[in-house]
Amino acid sequence: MSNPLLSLNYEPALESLGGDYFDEVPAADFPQHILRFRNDQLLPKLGLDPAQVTDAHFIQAFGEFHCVRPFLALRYHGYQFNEYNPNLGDGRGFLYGQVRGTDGRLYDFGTKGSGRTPYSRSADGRLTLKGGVREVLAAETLHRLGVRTSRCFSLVETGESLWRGDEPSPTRSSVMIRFSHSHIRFGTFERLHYIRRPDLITKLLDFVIEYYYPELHLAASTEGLAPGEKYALFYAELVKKVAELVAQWMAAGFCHAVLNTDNMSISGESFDYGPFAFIPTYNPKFTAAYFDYYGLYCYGNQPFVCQGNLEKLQKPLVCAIAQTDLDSALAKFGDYYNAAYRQLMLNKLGFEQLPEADGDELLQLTIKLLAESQVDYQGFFFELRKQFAPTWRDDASQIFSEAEPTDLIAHWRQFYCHVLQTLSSDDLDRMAERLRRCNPEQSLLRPTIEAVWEQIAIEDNWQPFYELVKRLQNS
Ligand SMILES: Nc1ncnc2c1ncn2[C@@H]1O[C@H](COP(=O)(O)OP(=O)(O)OP(=O)(O)O)[C@@H](O)[C@H]1O
Ligand SMILES: [Mg+2]
Repeated sequence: MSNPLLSLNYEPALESLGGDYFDEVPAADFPQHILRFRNDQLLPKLGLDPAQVTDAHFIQAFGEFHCVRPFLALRYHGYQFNEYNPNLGDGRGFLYGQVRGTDGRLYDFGTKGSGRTPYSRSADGRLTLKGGVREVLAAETLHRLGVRTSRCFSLVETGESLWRGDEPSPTRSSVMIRFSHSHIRFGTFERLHYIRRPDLITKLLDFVIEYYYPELHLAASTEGLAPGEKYALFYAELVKKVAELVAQWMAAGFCHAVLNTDNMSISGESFDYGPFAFIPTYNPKFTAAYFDYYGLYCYGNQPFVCQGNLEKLQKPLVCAIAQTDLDSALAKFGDYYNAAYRQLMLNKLGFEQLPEADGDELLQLTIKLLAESQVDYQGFFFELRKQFAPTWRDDASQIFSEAEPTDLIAHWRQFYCHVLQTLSSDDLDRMAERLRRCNPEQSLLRPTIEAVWEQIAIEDNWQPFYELVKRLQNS
C-alpha cells in the first residue's frame, strides 16, 4: 500500500524561488526509529483519515526520510539578545515539503533534529528527546488556549546519545516534524539586507504575500496597487498579527523565552519552543531561560520586544516600503495589542464584551488581584469556570465564597457582581460555555513536564505523556 503521507500533493512553492534562499541538504541516517508521538488531530486538515495512516507510514516519511521533494535548509540571520548574528540558518532542520490544507492554505512540514547542514557550525544537528517532548507539549497547550501556533506533526526517537550542557548527558535523541504556516522568519529578510540584495527582498515579499496574505494578494491585483503600496499593507497586517499573537501569549500566561528575530515568523504564528515556561503566578518579571541573565525576554517584556523586532524588520524592508508607511503601521502596535489583550482577558473572565469603563476596571482589579495574591494564574481562571453560577448575580457573597477574605477579593467580588448585573439573562447563560472554552483545567507548569519526563527517562514509560497530551488537548 502506498504511503498517504508521501502521496500528498507536495507543492514546490519555496523551492520555486531558486537557490538564493536555501541549500539542498540530506537527512541524517539514524540507527533507530521509534514513533513516540503522532498528531492525529492534524491529519484531517490534510484530508487524511487517521485510521488509514499507520505508524510505519509516519516512520518512513518522518524518521527514515523517504523524500518527495528536495530537503531545503533555509538561510537566515537574526538579532539574538539584540546582537546581530549572521551565523545562523537551519542548522538542525530543513523544509521537508509544503502541502495544501483542506482550508486551501499552504502548510510547511519543517524538521528539527534531522542532521547537520551547512549552518550547523560545530554543533551536531540533533534534537534531544526531551526537547522534542517539550515542544509537543507547548504547542498542544498553546493551541488549546487559542494561541496561533505551529504544532508538532510527529516525534520519532532516533537512538543516538547526545551531549548537552543543560540536560543530564548522555541524553536521548529525536527528530520532530513541525506543521506550520511558513518557516520564513524576520531573520530571512535580515540576511538579504546584510548581503545587500534588495532584489531578493522584493522577490520574497511577493512570495510571502502571494502564499500567506492571499486576501492582500487578490486585492492588490484587482485594485491595481503599486508594489510599494502592497508591501506597506503587508507590513501593516504583520504588525497587527504580531500584536495579536503577543496578546494571546500574555493572556495564556506564556513566556516564549527566546524572542530573537530568527524565531519570529512572517505569518505572525508562534513557534520554536525551547526553554519556554508558563507563568506559575502573575509576575511581569518572570524569566524562563536560564541564560537570559538580564530578563530581556521576561513575561512582561514580550509586547515591547516584539514591537522592537518589528522595528528591526524595517531595516530590510525600507528598500521596498516608504519609511513613513512603516512608521505609521508600527505606531498602531500598542492599540492592536491593548484591544486584543483586553478582549482575551474579558473572555477568560466569562464576558464577550463590556462597556469600556467596566471592562477596564474589571481588568485592572483582576490583574491587581492576581499580582498581589500570587494565586496560581491558570488555576484562578479554572476555578472561575468551575465555580461560576448565574446566581452570583443576585448574591455577591457566593462569588469565590471559600476564598480567604481579604479587602482585595472583597473588592473584586463586588465589582464582578456589579458587572454581572449589567448582563441580560441570555448573556448570563452563555458565560459558562465561554468560561469552559477559554479556561482549560490542565496546565503545563514545569513540574508537570518534569514529572512526565521522569517517567520516560527512568522507566521508558510513555503513558503519563500520552495522558497529559490528551488532557491538554481536551480539558
Ligand atoms: N544541535 C544543533 N545543531 C546545529 N545547529 C543548531 C543546533 N541547535 C541550534 N542550532 C542552530 O542555532 C540557531 C539558533 O537555534 P534555535 O534553537 O533558535 O533554533 P532551532 O530551535 O534549532 O530551530 P527552530 O527555530 O526552527 O525551532 C539556529 O541557527 C539553529 O539551527
Ligand atoms: Mg530557532
